[in-house]
Amino acid sequence: MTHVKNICCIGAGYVGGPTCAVIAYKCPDIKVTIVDVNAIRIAAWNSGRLPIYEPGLDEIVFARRNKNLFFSTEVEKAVNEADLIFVSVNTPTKKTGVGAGYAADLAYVESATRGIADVAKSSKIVVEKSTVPCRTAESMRTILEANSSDDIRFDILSNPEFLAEGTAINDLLYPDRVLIGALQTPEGLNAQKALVEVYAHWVPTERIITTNLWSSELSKLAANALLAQRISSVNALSAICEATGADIDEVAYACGRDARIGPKFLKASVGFGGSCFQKDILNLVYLSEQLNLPEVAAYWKQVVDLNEYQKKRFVSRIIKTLFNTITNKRIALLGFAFKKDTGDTRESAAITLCKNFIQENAKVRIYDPKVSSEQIYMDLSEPGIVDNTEEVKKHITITSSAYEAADNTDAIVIATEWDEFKTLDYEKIYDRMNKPAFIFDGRLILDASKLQNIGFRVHTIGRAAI
Ligand SMILES: NC(=O)c1ccc[n+]([C@@H]2O[C@H](COP(=O)([O-])OP(=O)(O)OC[C@H]3O[C@@H](n4cnc5c(N)ncnc54)[C@H](O)[C@@H]3O)[C@@H](O)[C@H]2O)c1
Ligand SMILES: O=c1ccn([C@@H]2O[C@H](COP(=O)(O)OP(=O)(O)O[C@H]3O[C@H](CO)[C@@H](O)[C@H](O)[C@H]3O)[C@@H](O)[C@H]2O)c(=O)[nH]1
Repeated sequence: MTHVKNICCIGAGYVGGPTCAVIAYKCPDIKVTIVDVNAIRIAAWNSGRLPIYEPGLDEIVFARRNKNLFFSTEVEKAVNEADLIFVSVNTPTKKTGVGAGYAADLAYVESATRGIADVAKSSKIVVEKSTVPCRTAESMRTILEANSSDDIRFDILSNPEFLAEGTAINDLLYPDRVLIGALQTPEGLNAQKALVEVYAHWVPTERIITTNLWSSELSKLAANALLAQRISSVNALSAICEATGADIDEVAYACGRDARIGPKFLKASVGFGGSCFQKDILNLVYLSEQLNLPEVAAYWKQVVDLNEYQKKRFVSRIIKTLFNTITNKRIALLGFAFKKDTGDTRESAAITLCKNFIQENAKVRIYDPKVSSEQIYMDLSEPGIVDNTEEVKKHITITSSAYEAADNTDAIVIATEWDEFKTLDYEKIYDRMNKPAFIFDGRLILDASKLQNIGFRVHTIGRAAI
């Protein structure tokens, strides 16, 4: 069996960076090199200010960097030196061509795979870390095998990543499970053992699941679909709560106490965001359609449709409550990231809310503790609507505190569940707002009756207005 001594990770993003930094941290006997074609990103990984924010990441990277953890743009060199290569490149939804809007764009995976085939001078274990449609490993294998010879062989493994942003380091240090899929051949099983040995440095072996390649690939899409489905289910119930006087937190708690349902991931919200849920479900929808399973495709598509409905419903409630117009009204948008403890805004519900407010000619004041102004301007620019930063700036103001954002506004909208929003001095905020002062809690994090006593009119998702 191969004992892995040298790992290369292609793709220094949200997954490749933290995952392989933790491997280096837990396996001081293994050299880990993370490579990327994006030189700016690599420079940031080599600097004092890492390109992504994750609690605990700095400590891990700074502890191992330039010891057994390296960040580089020299892809060929790192590939050649490695005996195991993670492919952790982006797999976004296709924007054009066949499957546009649904299928995963596998161009980056293919280009990384061809890159390995072109330069490898010795046998490699190639590990699919990116989230991909079921049976992608077969295409990778075909490309690699077409380039293998008597002295060079490639074994492919699937090792999907389950970390969630904001808790990535904790998820990597103490994973619920690590999943490794392999072809059920003697060589495939040997490669699988070699990767099990790497994780076994810190993950208890009963938490390392080994399966066939296709189960492993599908399990990643399935896990995300099931998680997102829970949120859409609870969000669908939140609409019933608002219309009946039931309280979604109470309903979720009562349901979650059933051990078969469980309490986690039942928090109603303005809608799920993040780079994965929508993309991976649409990928599953496309796969189902390709397999001629239209009913299955429609079932999963509904999870995404409900999410869009939830965002629209929240915007409508805000406009209706603000006397059917928000033209020229000042709205404080607290939070722009797709969840707390990350600076990532990909598919954030806040973007949809803000674009809707802009279209209604409101003046939006945005505060987020971790998202940069440049990122916000970029996310809100939309060809044909608000084309560029200068145009966006006419509609929004980015502030450096929640207090500043709320100054002279008609309404506060909570879009991200940052802890600091729970403990703001709301009396002070109330005094500085136009009256009547409204709060729309899209994350169910505020004490509504306390705010009502101050004088606020409070609207919470999944609750009738008070
Ligand atoms: N973000 C998450 O929380 C998360 C969690 C689990 C799984 N995933 C999956 O992991 C994969 C990576 O996601 P991410 O969020 O890290 O993406 P990302 O966009 O942050 O990073 C991908 C990196 O790959 C680089 N890259 C692309 N092609 C390359 C090539 N041929 N050679 C070298 N570098 C190349 C890009 O420059 C980019 O820096 C995706 O398939 C995603 O679905 C993401
Ligand atoms: O009860 C909940 C839980 C989450 N969310 C929202 O759902 C989105 C996604 O949250 P989360 O799953 O915590 O973050 P991600 O980083 O997107 O992680 C998901 O997507 C990753 C990428 O595939 C997977 O690896 C993870 O296991 C999976 O949780 C966010 O907008 C959350 O605010 C809710 O609205 N209610």
